[in-house]
Amino acid sequence: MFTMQKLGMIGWRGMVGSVLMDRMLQEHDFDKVEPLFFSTSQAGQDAPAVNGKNTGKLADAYDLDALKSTDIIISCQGGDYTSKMYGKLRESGWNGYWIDAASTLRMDDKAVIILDPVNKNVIDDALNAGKKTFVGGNCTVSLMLMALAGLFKADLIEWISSSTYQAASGAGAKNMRELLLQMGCLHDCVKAELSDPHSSILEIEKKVRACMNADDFPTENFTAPLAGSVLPWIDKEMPLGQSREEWKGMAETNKILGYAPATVPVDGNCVRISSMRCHSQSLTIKLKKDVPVEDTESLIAAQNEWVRVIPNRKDVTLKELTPAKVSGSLNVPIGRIRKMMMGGEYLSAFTVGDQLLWGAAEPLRRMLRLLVD
Ligand SMILES: NC(=O)C1=CN([C@@H]2O[C@H](COP(=O)(O)OP(=O)(O)OC[C@H]3O[C@@H](n4cnc5c(N)ncnc54)[C@H](OP(=O)(O)O)[C@@H]3O)[C@@H](O)[C@H]2O)C=CC1
Ligand SMILES: N[C@@H](CC(=O)OP(=O)(O)O)C(=O)O
Repeated sequence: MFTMQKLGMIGWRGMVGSVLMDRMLQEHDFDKVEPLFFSTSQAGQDAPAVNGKNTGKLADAYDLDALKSTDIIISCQGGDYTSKMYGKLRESGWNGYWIDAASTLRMDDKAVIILDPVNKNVIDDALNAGKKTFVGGNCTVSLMLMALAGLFKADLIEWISSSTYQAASGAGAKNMRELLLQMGCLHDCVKAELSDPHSSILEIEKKVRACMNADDFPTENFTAPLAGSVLPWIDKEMPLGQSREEWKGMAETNKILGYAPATVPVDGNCVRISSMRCHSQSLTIKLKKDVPVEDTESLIAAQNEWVRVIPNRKDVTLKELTPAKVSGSLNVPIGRIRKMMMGGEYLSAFTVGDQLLWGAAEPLRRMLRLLVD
C-alpha cells in the first residue's frame, strides 16, 4: 500500500513560515504529504487546518521522538533552533530530509543550497549522492541569481559588484513594524505644517530631523532611524571590512552554482532601506567578453519563467521595476540593462525581487516537491 511521507513543519506561523504556508496551500503541496505541525511554544494547542481539515495538535519542536517520526522536516524557525536541534536529531539516527530557511548549515559540506530554477543539476547530483540536508539561500543572493542565471549559464560573468537596497522584512517582523512606527512619528510631528501649503519646507525638514534623532524615536530593533534614512550595514562584522551579508554574496553564489573552489568574485555594499518586503540590487557586471546588450537580454529572459527583462526606458522602469510593483509576486524583473562608460565588457543592471518568496519560502516548498513528486 502507498503511504504518504510524513512532513514535519517547524516555524510555520512565523513570517517566512506564513508565506510558505500560503504558497503550499496554493500549490496543493499538502495533498502529497501527511503533515505534522510543531511549535517551540504552543505544543498541545490545535495545529492549523489544511484544506479545511483538522491536523490534530501541535507537537513539541524539542521532542526528538516526535521529530524522528517524520520523513522530511521543513524548518523556518531560525538559526538558533537549527543549531540546537539539527545535530541532536542526526545523532539520534534520524536519516530524513532536512529543509531549512536558516543560514546556519548553508556552508556545511553536507548541505546543499537550494534554488532549483538555477541549480537543479547541483541538487540532482546531491540527491544521487545521498545528501539529505537542503538549505534555502540568502535572499539577496537567491534573487540576484534568479535574475542573472542566464548570464552565468552562458559563462559570461567574470565578476559582479552589487549595491543592495534591502527591505525591512529581511530583518524580521518586528523591524517591519518599527519602520512603520518610525514613518508614523515623522508624519505626526509635522502634520499641522503639511496641511498648510504655505508652510516652509525647511522648517518641516528641521522638525523631522529633530524627531528622528530624539531619544524617544522608536529604534529598538534597527538601533537607528531607517525611515527618512538608510542603514549601510546588515548582519555581523566580518574580516576584511565586509558585513556578513556582503560576505554571503560570493560564498553562496559560488556554492549555489557548484563552483568549487569559488571562481566568480561577488562583492559590494549591502544597505537597508525603507521598503517593506522587496530587495533591490544595482549590479555592475564585468563580462568575460563584449556581448551586445540585446544578446544579454535574450539570455537572461530565456533562463527561467519568473525573470522579466524590463526595457531600459523611464516610463516602463518606474512602472515595473520597483518594490511597490513587485511585492507579493514571484516575478523577478531586471532592467536598466546597458553598457557602461568603462567599456563594452561592463554591464549595468537593476533587479527587484520579493525577499519572502524567492528570497525565502519558495525554494523550500519546491525542494519538497522534488522529493515527493
Ligand atoms: N525574515 C527573512 O527575511 C528571512 C528569514 N529566514 C530565516 O527564517 C527564520 C524565521 O524568520 P521569520 O519568519 O522572520 O521569524 P518570526 O519571528 O516571524 O517567526 C519565528 C518563530 O517565532 C515564534 N513566534 C512567537 N511569537 C509569534 C507570533 N506572534 N507570530 C508568529 N510567530 C511567533 C514562532 O514559533 P513557535 O510557533 O514555535 O512559537 C515562529 O515560528 C529566520 O530566523 C531566518 O533563519 C530566511 C530567509 C529570510
Ligand atoms: N539577512 C537578510 C535576511 C536573512 O534572513 O538572510 P539569511 O537567510 O542569509 O540569514 C536581510 O537582512 O535582508
